[in-house]
Amino acid sequence: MPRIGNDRAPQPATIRAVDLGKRYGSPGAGGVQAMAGVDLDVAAGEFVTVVGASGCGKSTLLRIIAGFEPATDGTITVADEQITGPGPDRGVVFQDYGLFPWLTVSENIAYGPRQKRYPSAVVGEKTTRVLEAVGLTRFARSYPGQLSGGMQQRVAIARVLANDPAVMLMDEPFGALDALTRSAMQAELSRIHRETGTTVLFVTHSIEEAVVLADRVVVMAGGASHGVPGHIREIVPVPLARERDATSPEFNELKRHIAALVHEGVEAAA
Ligand SMILES: Nc1ncnc2c1ncn2[C@@H]1O[C@H](COP(=O)(O)OP(=O)(O)OP(=O)(O)O)[C@@H](O)[C@H]1O
Repeated sequence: MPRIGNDRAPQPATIRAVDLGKRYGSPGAGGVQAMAGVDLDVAAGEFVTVVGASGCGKSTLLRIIAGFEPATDGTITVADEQITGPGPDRGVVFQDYGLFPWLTVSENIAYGPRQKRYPSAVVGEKTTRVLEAVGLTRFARSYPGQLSGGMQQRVAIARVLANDPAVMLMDEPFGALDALTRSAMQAELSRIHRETGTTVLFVTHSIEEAVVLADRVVVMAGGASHGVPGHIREIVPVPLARERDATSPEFNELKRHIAALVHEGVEAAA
C-alpha cells in the first residue's frame, strides 16, 4: 500500500528487548515481579504473536514497548531508539476499540493525522486510503455505535494505520469477536500486513490465531501468581506458506507443539 505524505512516515522498525524485566510496586512486601529476563528481537516487517497462560506477562511486555509502562530492568528499543514513553511510531490496538463515539468513522481516522498537523489534503487522502484498506468506505459518515464489533475493530486498525506506524502493537484485538468475524479479521490483518509491511507484535489467547498470523510465535510462561516471573519459554518459527490451512497436518502439529509448551509452562510454574 503506497504511503501518503510519506516523507515524514517511519519505515517498519525492529523491536529489541534485552534482559527486560518488570516489577509492579516496591521491592519486597507487596511488590510483584511480573516479568524477568526477556530477550526478544523482532525484525522490521516481521509478524510476531505472543501466547501464554493468563498472568505470564504478555500485556506487560506489550505495554512496555508501547511506552505505557516503564521497564524496571533491561532495555527496550524500537528502531534502535530507547523507549521513554508512548509515540506515534507505535500504534496500539486493544480488545475494546477505544474509538471516540461522538466522532464519525472518518473523523476518528483523521484524528491522528490532524494532531500531527498534516495539511488537510493529506489528511483526506490518508483517511480515504485506510478506509479502503479496511473495506469501510461506505461507512465513513457512520458513528461507531452504529457499527458491528468487527467493523469497529476495523476502524480502530484504520485509525492506527493512518499514522503510518513503524510498529503495530495489538493486545487480543479480536478477543471480543464471534468466530466467523474473527477469522475474517485475521485474513484482513494478514492482507494489511502484506501490503504495509509494518512490524506487528500481537498478543492472543488463541494458539490457532497465533499460528494463522505469525512468522514466529513467542510462548511465554510463569507469572507472578506462580511464584516465577513471566519469561519466554520458546520462540517457535512458523514455516508455513501464507493463506494457511488450519486443517493441515503441519498446522496442527505446530498447534500441538505450542499448546504443549503453554501447558508445561503452567505445570512447571505451579
Ligand atoms: N498495574 C499492575 N499492578 C500490579 N500488578 C500487575 C499490574 N498489571 C499486571 N500485574 C500483574 O503482572 C502479572 C502479568 O500481568 P499481565 O497482564 O501482563 O499478564 P497477561 O499474560 O497479559 O495476562 P492475561 O492473559 O490474563 O491478560 C500478573 O500477575 C498481573 O496480576
